[in-house]
Amino acid sequence: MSLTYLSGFGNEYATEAVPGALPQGRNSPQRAPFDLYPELISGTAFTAPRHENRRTWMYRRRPSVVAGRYESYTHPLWTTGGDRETALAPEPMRWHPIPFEPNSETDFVDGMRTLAANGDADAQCGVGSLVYLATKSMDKRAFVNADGELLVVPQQGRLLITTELGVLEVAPGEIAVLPRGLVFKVAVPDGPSRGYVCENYGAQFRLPDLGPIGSNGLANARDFLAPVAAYEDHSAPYELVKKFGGRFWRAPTKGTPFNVVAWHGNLSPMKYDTTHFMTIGSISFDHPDPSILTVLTSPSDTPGTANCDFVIFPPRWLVMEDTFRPPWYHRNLMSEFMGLVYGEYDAKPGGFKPGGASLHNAMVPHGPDEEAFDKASHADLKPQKLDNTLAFMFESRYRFIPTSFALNKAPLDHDYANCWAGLKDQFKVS
Ligand SMILES: O=C(O)Cc1cc(O)ccc1O
Ligand SMILES: [Fe+2]
Repeated sequence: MSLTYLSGFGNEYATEAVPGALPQGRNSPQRAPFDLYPELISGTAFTAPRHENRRTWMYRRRPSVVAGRYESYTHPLWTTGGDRETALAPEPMRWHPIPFEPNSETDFVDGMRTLAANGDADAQCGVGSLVYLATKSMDKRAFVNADGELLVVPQQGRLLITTELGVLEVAPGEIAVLPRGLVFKVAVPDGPSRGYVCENYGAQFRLPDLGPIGSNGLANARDFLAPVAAYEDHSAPYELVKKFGGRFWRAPTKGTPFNVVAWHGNLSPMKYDTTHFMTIGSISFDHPDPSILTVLTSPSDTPGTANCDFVIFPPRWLVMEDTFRPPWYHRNLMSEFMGLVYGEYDAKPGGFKPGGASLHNAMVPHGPDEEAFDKASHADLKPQKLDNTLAFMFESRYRFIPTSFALNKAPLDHDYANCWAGLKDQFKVS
């Protein structure tokens, strides 16, 4: 399907599915064009500083307040925030690819499983790291998340995401950001589809500052794409599922929630193709900190100490001289949840597979496995292309607490620590 997009991260977009549907010169005229209802959605407080302020005006056939009563809905595997009762061992953890459940038909919402989370949605801090396993499309069913925005990283299968503001198609290698509070549904045109989601309860993801890098590079603003306005031309009712304070609810709607004929504003869903990431690396020596690979950041109240950084490890050249080129052995203040979209990750050539995950919490030592260490210690240091690979990291200042699904049901790799067991004391003074 060939869709049209508007470009630029957080731009002041304006888009009409029917020409003339946007009021001119004001947001809420006494009667809007075509008798549409104006409705505002704000992603920040009204008084947030101008450069952070995000809101959008929608012109729709019915306001979203027209809905039936909510009743509770169960979703035990999509949990919210860190479970402080879990006695979490200070160990590195890894999961084999999370398998599809045999003979189960689940859509993007029901197929969501929290693997690890931190913080508290009501305190607007922290993130959840989830996987989705979707085998069926959402039809007359829509979803809205009041707890956070969703950063979606497909690993297998394209997603066709219909939102109130228009339609996005997102393939593995691309990502989508769906704002808190925006209604959407997801179709899976390729059949069984899997991927990762960061549910961000904190400040909205934004592009990182570039400091001495300058005014270009990393993820460029123009490569973020927002949908054009589109609406469904029928009045069939939907079931609306809502996540609100960590609990789930459902209500019937009177017609389709996808009834926005025009919108303008700077709060919108977006997609981004990671092949457009302008990767920066060392062209002299040493392995740089992975912060140079940050695509988006959700800041916390402490400068430089993110609620969450979204970091990618895309195809790139390694040219450093006299350098151990993979990541060094390390332990950090920040906690690292990683996933693999395709290929091999240079620090873990075996054991870390596409669709799997790893977790290295604050101050948990980790680094290249034995095989990676051996190879990189003896490699001929000619320029080397790391190709056909895309790993990523949700990095947070808060410790990720694995869920009981992750600890008891998901394929936890009980052998993970063995990947370092053979690293010998090779110290010799001759
Ligand atoms: O641990 C990891 O594999 C992620 C990572 C990569 C890197 O290049 C430097 C530090 C780091 O935490
Ligand atoms: Fe790390």
